[in-house]
Amino acid sequence: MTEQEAAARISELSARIHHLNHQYYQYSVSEVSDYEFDMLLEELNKLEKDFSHLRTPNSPTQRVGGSITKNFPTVVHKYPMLSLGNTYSEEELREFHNRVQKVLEGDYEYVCEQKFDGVAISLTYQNGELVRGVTRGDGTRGDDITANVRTIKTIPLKLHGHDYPAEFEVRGEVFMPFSVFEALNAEREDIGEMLLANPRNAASGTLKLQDSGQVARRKLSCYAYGFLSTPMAFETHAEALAALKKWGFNVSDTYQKCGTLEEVLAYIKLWENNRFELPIATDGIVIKVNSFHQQEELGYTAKSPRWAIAYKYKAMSAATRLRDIQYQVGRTGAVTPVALLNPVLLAGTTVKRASLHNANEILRLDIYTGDIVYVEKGGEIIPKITGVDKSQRLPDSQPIQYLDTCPACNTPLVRTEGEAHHYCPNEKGCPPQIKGKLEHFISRNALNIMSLGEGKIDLLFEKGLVTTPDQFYDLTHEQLFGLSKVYTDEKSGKTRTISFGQKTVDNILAGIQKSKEAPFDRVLFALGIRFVGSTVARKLVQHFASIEALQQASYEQLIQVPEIGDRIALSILAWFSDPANQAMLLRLQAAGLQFSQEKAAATIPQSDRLAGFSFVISGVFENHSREELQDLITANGGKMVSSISKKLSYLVAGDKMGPAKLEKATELGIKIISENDLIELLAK
Ligand SMILES: NC(=O)c1ccc[n+]([C@@H]2O[C@H](COP(=O)([O-])OP(=O)(O)OC[C@H]3O[C@@H](n4cnc5c(N)ncnc54)[C@H](O)[C@@H]3O)[C@@H](O)[C@H]2O)c1
Ligand SMILES: [Zn+2]
Repeated sequence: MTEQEAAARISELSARIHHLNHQYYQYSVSEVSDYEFDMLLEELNKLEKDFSHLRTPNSPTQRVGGSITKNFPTVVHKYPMLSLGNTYSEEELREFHNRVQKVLEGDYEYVCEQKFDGVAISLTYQNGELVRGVTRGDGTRGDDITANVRTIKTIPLKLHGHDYPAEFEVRGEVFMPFSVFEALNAEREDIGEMLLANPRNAASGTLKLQDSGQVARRKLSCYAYGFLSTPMAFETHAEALAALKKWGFNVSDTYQKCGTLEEVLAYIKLWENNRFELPIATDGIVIKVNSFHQQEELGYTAKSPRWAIAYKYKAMSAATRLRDIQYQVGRTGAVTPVALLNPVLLAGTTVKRASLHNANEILRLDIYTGDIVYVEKGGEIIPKITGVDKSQRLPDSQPIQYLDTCPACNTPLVRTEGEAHHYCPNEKGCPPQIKGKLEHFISRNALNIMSLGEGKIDLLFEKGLVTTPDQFYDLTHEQLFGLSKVYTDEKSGKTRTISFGQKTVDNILAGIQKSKEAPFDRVLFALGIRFVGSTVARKLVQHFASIEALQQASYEQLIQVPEIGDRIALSILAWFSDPANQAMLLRLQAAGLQFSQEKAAATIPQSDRLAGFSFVISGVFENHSREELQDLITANGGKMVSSISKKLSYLVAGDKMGPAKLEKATELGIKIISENDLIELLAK
């Protein structure tokens, strides 16, 4: 490469990386995968090494990528918050090890930790109390987000014990646990808002909110992984971690001391799959020299410590052909495109579908019919399309034309300005919307009638028994007994027969009966008023103690409720002014549902059906978070245990379960059940 070519490429790469950094840190948007980003940075690094006089102090290789905002006070860091050198290869890890060896004389050891995929935070403590929480910003200066940080329950405001230095700083990662992320997205989907791309973006977006009340509701968490004080209060990083834990910080106990590179490699291998069992997204391992004295000896580059490195796991990605796009209509009429793919093996599972979110996403990816696309599986359950191989585009292919009529009822779709989704406006006549509303009504956070789940609604709808939720309460034993249908699971393609025998019918009717005890806020959420998710429903119930009060509320009264804006208020008014909805309300009231706040009931069904049984939960589940399953088990008398032994009663297995666990359970003859089997157990 000539010098001129190098200069051109360097300026091209710098501009691209600056842009990607800006999108990533300022707007929490990833335009390319982390791997792609890291490869661009690596290419720039190599070029700057070969042509060192072309390197400028402003190059993205020389600076931490983030920046400060105007929305919060700026704070200068006492100790700069640096980035970490990273690698995807064992060979480069060996090079790091050799460099360390060369500098340090005598023995040393490493501490290996998870590389949590969240947002870096600096926490300052004085006399045992949190005084400041600051973002990394540009590494030298960050945003003072103390008010938001104070809402995070796993960050201690006051320390335990007394043996802490008068002033010190803690470094940690703020993150959104998968369970919270999934619940948040489910709610956003419910109210027709754009889904958040991943827990990291969700966490960084949340920390930048101006309203710390809203931050508190997002249930962020934090792992502490670093300690700084002058003079240094400990000899080693591991000692500091142990002290942090003792003082009340949340320290993940996944870290491990490693004496040799081989032990480090074993740790990396161990966590390559096990990391999917953690409640938080991780994207690699951080390897740190344990002794603080030796860390000082090794020192820092402009951008990162020389005593640490991140080994990053490559996100699992595969290329396959896009066969078609299927459009699904949700209960609110929102249309979601799903990519149908030629089956491809990815991280141990066959992938046939991937999410595409909405028309904007299709435009952004610039997908044509029949393209070869890249699918990636991150921490999330549904794989996503991350890019297109344009070099393999078929000569006669066309850009994807977004649908203009509803795939279910043919009504022309509408798209309100500023909204990402297209909608089918035929609310009362579009089958997936009708079924979706029924499914929403019985769903977990609504009336939680689990005995009606899984295809049973389809059957009731097709037989003409139920089209609006109030009709559930008219169902009789005679109507239900003996109904049957062969049902094909869309995702797996498997068929099974649903038939309503004695037991099923009893369960269904008992579940419906029980739903009359559900508290008012759940009933309100169950009604499926657009933009009224469970949080909004709770807010409304706090203000309007009965359905009558809510129904009579004017626009002005509605928008006085915190967080109820124009959009929600108008949607509530529209819902109540519809005569069909009014009639349905009357019938639901006659059926005996709770329409005022007084009568509260337990949110999780409780029984002793699982008493005497022990459970291990492993993997990722489609319908419940792991926490939900745990709560269900313990609320019904079951016992959670942490490891598989001969005495274990059930292993509840989800997607992505570690192969070692599966093998052990099979070997010991443990009963392996799915989340649905567990629900069935509860229904027995
Ligand atoms: N996709 C994109 O468009 C895009 C754009 C910019 C950056 N990125 C990603 O962000 C990375 C650069 O970000 P960076 O400079 O923050 O580096 P980094 O995120 O790779 O590493 C540094 C960070 O790791 C975090 N961390 C997590 N666990 C830790 C632990 N146990 N110990 C110490 N630190 C821990 C800290 O927050 C620290 O700030 C890139 O490598 C890329 O993967 C992606
Ligand atoms: Zn329709």
